Amino acid sequence: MSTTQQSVLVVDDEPSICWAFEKMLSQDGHRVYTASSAEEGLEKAAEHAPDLIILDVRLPNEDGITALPKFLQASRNAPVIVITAFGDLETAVSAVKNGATDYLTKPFALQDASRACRQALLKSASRETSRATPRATGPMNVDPSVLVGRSPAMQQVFRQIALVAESDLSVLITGETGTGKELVAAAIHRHSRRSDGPYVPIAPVALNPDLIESELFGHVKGAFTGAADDRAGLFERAETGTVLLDEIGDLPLGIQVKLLRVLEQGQFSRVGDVRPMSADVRILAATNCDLHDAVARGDFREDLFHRLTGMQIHLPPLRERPEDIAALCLYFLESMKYTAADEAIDETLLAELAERPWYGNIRELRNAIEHAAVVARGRRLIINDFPPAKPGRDPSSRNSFGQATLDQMVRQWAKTMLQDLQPDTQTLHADFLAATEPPLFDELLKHTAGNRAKAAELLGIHRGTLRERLRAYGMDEAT
Ligand SMILES: Nc1ncnc2c1ncn2[C@@H]1O[C@H](COP(=O)(O)OP(=O)(O)OP(=O)(O)O)[C@@H](O)[C@H]1O
Repeated sequence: MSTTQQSVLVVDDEPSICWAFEKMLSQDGHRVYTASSAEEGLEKAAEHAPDLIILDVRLPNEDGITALPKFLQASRNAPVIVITAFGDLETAVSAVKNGATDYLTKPFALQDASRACRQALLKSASRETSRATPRATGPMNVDPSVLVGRSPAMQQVFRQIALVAESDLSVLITGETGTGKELVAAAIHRHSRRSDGPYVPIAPVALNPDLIESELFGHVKGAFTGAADDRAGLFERAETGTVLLDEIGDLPLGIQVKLLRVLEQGQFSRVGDVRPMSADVRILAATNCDLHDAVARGDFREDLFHRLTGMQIHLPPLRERPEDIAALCLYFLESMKYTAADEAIDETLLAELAERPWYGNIRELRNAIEHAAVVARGRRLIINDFPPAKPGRDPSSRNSFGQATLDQMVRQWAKTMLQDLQPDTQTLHADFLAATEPPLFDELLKHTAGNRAKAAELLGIHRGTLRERLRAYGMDEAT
């Protein structure tokens, strides 16, 4: 409950949205005005000088994003929460660049809307009258198709990118391999005021471990054998721009200290030199491992961890956002100029794709689509056009080999066999055993150093049975 009464203007042509905000906000003791178009809203904003404006993007005449600067002017820079039915990265970024304080995607939970309003009203109460006017609207040079995603999780990612881009905050981007961490980092840079400066992605693991410090921070002549001249490091080359430190969890402890200094004091020294140099760089970091664990093990400095996490953007694995698969497939097919890309994937195939664990995430999906498109040669795609699911480990499972992967492989095998089935086939089970037992036996015999009795025991079958099976597969001499 708020203690002071403030006024809120809701501009939305959907009466139900106006009604919901009116009910929620008046319960908190606020005065609420509503308008169903930007024009009507602007009149009310000028008349009532609201403390907060809630503005829909899609409005009958002028849209909310275009009208946003006028709302700011009319209300003397009241905070504006933009709401939209479908948000892509471009909309979120335009909203924030045009001065929006926050961004909500419909349908939203009432508690999220309430939280956003409370925060914005607090901001409004403490706002200085001379608050800076937002930057002028300009055409955004964004390729909106680069980061594809319709799921609520991706909408949240777009919102976070938009909110954080213009600041100089460090951002830690987390997620499994192939979830798009590098793309997110590039998007943050592209939408930041450093976008004219360099964007330097660095994977410290890929650098020579003996030279990593000098690669990052440069060196002076004679600093070590082979240092024939002064040399600038990657941080200097990224001056006025952004550095992405990929796989930050692998950064050696000694380098972590230097990085902390960059973050805390904006300074570093070249190897072999004590003179401090100033670093005007924004630091983004990405990792696919749990940095909390690394901190607990003593492999990662806790102070650095906190410094890096000005904001954390988490990209959930693709298997947790199957709603994104359709849009991603279409995007990849279109980018290959596939014939009738929008009709190439039907609901059945989508359901089959959604069943896969996608341990390689979007990178695996992209490769799989490429493969399927080559096999299908312009016709509609079917599941058999796709390569088998990439084996991997579900990090949430305790098994080292995800059951889901095995399950997928068996299904894939069965589907392939059923496709070429002869009417009189009666050997499917035997065929399945013949496909799976040899590698199983082979691994077990390696494990028991060729001891069949031990292998039979582990399998829980009789020694004679194992001997017979091995003979049937022509594996008896080998062992
Ligand atoms: N949301 C997305 N929309 C379109 N393409 C995407 C998206 N996310 C990822 N990709 C594509 O998937 C591939 C992997 O993305 P990226 O390299 O950003 O992943 P990552 O999380 O940094 O992986 P790693 O941890 O292995 O470095 C790239 O080809 C990228 O273009």
